[in-house]
Amino acid sequence: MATPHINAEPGDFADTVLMPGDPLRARVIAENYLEDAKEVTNTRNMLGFTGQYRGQAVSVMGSGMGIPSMSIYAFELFNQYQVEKIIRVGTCGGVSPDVAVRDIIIAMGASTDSSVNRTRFGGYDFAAMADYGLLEATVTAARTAALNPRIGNVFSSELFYNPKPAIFEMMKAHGILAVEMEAAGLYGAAAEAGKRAVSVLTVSDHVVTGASTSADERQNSFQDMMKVALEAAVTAD
Ligand SMILES: O=P(O)(O)O[C@H]1O[C@H](CO)[C@@H](O)[C@H]1O
Ligand SMILES: O=c1cc[nH]c(=O)[nH]1
Repeated sequence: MATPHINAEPGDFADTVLMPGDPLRARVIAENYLEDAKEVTNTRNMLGFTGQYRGQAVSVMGSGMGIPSMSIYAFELFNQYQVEKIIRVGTCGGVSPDVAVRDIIIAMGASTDSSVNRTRFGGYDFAAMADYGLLEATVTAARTAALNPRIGNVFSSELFYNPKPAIFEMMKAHGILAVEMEAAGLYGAAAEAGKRAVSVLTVSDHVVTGASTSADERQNSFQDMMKVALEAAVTAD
């Protein structure tokens, strides 16, 4: 039962799918964190895998970059493969002065300049928010690992290269923690399907201060994020 964008068989995906933007990162996660991981989809090289984490089935699949790409995969996973929960695991650019590179951010809400949720929601403003149970599970997992997650509102931008940097000052003034490109679309897709989602992000750079991380630092903080997401995947109800 392939969909237009996923060539997995029914039952190939676990109840919970972790989604990084990069499909090669999905393979790294499967190879390093999952036991008995098997590739279940590779249409357009958007790789997906299912394996075991602490004795429970967990899947990981790339989402691609941006809300349109995430929206396609989240729709098909939720509606055609009966996936119940998606945990986005990605990078973001810090916006708030209270956020530093390597911090872990858990996106309770996601503002956006995209119109997709208005399209879904009859033209009205939709409050794109994480599922509370998944939010709680990720926060608990992060605190148990002695991490200090920042929890709040992020901005899911349509543009990575924004020609109007003043937008970051506006975000800062409204308490936005960081900018990324998928969470608001994922939350809208989950709400539409009656399913659940959360986003766990690592700050890879700071768009206001210009701070950035080395490849090694990114790798270490990425590992913290992965442990948080995997623990949440097997502990959330
Ligand atoms: O690291 P990922 O998950 O790809 O997330 C961030 O990185 C990409 C931009 O470089 C966008 O997808 C953005 O949301
Ligand atoms: O979307 C993103 C991701 C990381 N850093 C940014 O500035 N934007």
